[in-house]
Amino acid sequence: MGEKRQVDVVVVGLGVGGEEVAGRLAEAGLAVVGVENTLVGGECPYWGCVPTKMMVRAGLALAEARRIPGLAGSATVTPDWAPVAKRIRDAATDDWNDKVAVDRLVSKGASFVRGTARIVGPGQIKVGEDTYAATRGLVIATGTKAVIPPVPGLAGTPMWTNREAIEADTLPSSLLILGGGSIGCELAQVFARFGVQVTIVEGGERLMALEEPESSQVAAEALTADGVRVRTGVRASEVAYGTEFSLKLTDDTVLTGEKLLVATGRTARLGDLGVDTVGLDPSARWLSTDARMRVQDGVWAVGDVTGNGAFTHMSMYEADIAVRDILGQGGPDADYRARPRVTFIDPEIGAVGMTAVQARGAGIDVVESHVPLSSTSRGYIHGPGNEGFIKLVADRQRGVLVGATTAGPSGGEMLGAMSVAVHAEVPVRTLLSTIWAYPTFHRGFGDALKGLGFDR
Ligand SMILES: Cc1cc2nc3c(=O)[nH]c(=O)nc-3n(C[C@H](O)[C@H](O)[C@H](O)COP(=O)(O)OP(=O)(O)OC[C@H]3O[C@@H](n4cnc5c(N)ncnc54)[C@H](O)[C@@H]3O)c2cc1C
Ligand SMILES: NC(=O)c1ccc[n+]([C@@H]2O[C@H](COP(=O)([O-])OP(=O)(O)OC[C@H]3O[C@@H](n4cnc5c(N)ncnc54)[C@H](O)[C@@H]3O)[C@@H](O)[C@H]2O)c1
Repeated sequence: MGEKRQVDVVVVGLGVGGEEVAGRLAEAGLAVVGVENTLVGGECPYWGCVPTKMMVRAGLALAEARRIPGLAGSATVTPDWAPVAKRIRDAATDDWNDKVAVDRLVSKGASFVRGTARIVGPGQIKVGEDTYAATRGLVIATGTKAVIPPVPGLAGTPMWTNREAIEADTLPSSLLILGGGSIGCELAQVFARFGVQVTIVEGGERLMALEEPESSQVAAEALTADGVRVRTGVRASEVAYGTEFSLKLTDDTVLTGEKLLVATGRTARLGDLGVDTVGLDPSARWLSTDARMRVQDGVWAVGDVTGNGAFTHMSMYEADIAVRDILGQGGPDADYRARPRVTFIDPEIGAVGMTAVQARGAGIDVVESHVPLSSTSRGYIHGPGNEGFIKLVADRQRGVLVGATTAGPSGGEMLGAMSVAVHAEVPVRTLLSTIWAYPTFHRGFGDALKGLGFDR
């Protein structure tokens, strides 16, 4: 016979979003139960952002060392995966142990339950035999899992998703990657830099298909320069696995590789959560919410599960809105106009707001400008590794930026100023009169802004 407990709020899923909600509501004095079936912190610290960015950092160090000839002398570069794997195991994930995170949450006053939560009716959540009645509400923060495409022969093979790729202590000699989005591109470049023969198979016509075409081009060139074979516009039609993977493509070519990484997108973890007991569709790809993160009365959702952009910063952003709503604190509604994202390849590709095509699709009278980084002072000074560009998308009528892409050695860092410009709708005239320090990469904004052709 299980325990029955009445609390104010139950938070299901304690990734970055759920942990933030549970911790803040507990600190505010509410009785909160947080339920997590894997690791508190979720995908980002254990199988996502943090370990992948450690990998990227290591790959970048190799690439920079390889740029020494012609710039600063000579260098012999011998890649070794062991320190990367060790750093991920010891420093990033504590050997995939969440004790520190659990203690952090409990120290804020939340109750922590390890297990799989199932909704069994309005405000009623079961974990094992125990039942929790959430009088103020339920917060769903169950994140996403990798989509495995229905390619004949794929199911049941020892394919990698991001999790196995990140846990790898040793690298394969060859790797096939299905999907040329953020995960595919970042991991392809890292592994190639460590000597793995990598091939990406992207079903769409270009890598990073949701971003500007120039981003796709820069990504394809950078990956190719690192030795990655990039195949676009083809899909896997059949998979076979014996001692290695064999991938038959829709153009009848066959690729082989020691490992196969599936990186074809993510879908919300909703299937067996019991959302049907509160009238929601368990087969939906995402849980949609209003601008206060409410799914329905007494149910909020935050983070990847909402489909508003599967990024840690979006999860934290939505968590903040849900917390304020639950506590009756008011504050701004969710606003996705200036959603930033950065793909951490070299060059880093940052983007905020709309692409030019999206802006036109939204009926905006678009004016755009594009500046190659190599034509800017800092790009020229930087020399090898200066690939990249700045692209601005403006609304001619309103005189404000609605989108920007910043690709280059610090593409993600450069994005900051453009995020402010798009979010705060800073007039292009004001941006044109801004002083940009010389010779920074971001000084290229001055050139790109002039290219929009607005009067001062
Ligand atoms: C390889 C990779 C690299 C990434 N890199 C970046 C990056 O550089 N920058 C960035 O911003 N984002 C990045 N992301 C995305 C980022 O990891 C996610 O946006 C973030 O983890 C979302 O947090 P979340 O709390 O919404 O979901 P999650 O982190 O997925 O957490 C949800 C939690 O809910 C738990 N759960 C699910 N169902 C139940 C249940 N029924 N009962 C109990 N617990 C349950 C899960 O176990 C999980 O721990 C990356 C993702 C991947 C895969
Ligand atoms: N730097 C970052 O912030 C970062 C890094 C990694 C992941 N992420 C997050 O994780 C999410 C998931 O990443 P992802 O790379 O898996 O997804 P994605 O949506 O970014 O890219 C998936 C790609 O796979 C392709 N595809 C789909 N089915 C295919 C098939 N059968 N064969 C070949 N190609 C196919 C799609 O056309 C698409 O280009 C991202 O959207 C992002 O939100 C963020």
